[in-house]
Amino acid sequence: MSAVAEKAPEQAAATPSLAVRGLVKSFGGLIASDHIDLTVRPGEIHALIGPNGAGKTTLISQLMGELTPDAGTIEVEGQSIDALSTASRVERGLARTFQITCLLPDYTVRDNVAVAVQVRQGHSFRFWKPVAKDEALRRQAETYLAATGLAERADELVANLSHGEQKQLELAVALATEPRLLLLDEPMAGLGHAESLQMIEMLRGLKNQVSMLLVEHDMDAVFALADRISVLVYGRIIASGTVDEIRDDPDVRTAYLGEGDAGC
Ligand SMILES: Nc1ncnc2c1ncn2[C@@H]1O[C@H](COP(=O)(O)OP(=O)(O)OP(=O)(O)O)[C@@H](O)[C@H]1O
Repeated sequence: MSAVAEKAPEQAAATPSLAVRGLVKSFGGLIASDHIDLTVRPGEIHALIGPNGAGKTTLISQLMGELTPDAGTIEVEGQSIDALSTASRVERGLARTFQITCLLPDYTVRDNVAVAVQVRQGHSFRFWKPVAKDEALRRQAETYLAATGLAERADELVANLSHGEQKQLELAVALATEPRLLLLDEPMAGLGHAESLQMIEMLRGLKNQVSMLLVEHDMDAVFALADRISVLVYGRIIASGTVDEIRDDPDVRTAYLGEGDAGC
């Protein structure tokens, strides 16, 4: 790891939202997570950047319990979550959004959010009842739709939404679980310029309410939002620091941002 690696302990005194230590995950001979150490501090947006295939999604999947690490530990707010199922991790305050949206296309926008509200309240999906019959649920779902700019689209079928609106809805669904740590897997992917700006504003609005690990290729979004950035290359964190530190780090420029690229 380069000289801009983790800050001195006294600067990160509060219990981290997320602490990953020594995480290892291999697929056959390929090491997708190579002894990863990473912390997300309370209220911060911590961006995770790296080239295609660096292992970013693999890391998020291990954080959510969808993939089992070969070694290492994961703590959320000081408590180990290693032995917990994905559902229990959601109860602990973890939520993720996906690189490719993962919504119920034949349901309305409001119903997609209502399902997440009901799951948070302890109802299984099997017992899900139409939101139209539950006024309290309807109101709660609409709160999250308003927060993500989708209030006007509540009755629309998901299949009829634009790609950008589906990304907004995915964020609303994640927020409906009332997360304390949000894992965002490329929220800007496939968005046009105006939609990206809207998403950046939405995420900025959530800052300090929820800690975020932001996996993103769009460097404008990363530089606009991140408090700190970690750089993952071939499964290894090669640097971790502030936006300025990462921009100026020679290892990062060589490995990822590209030497001499004035845009970075
Ligand atoms: N289930 C799997 N089985 C085998 N190899 C896998 C599996 N999942 C991921 N990989 C490999 O692990 C490496 C890391 O993949 P991952 O999707 O985590 O990268 P990424 O940084 O998210 O890439 P991108 O930016 O393109 O989404 C890649 O070489 C990928 O092919």
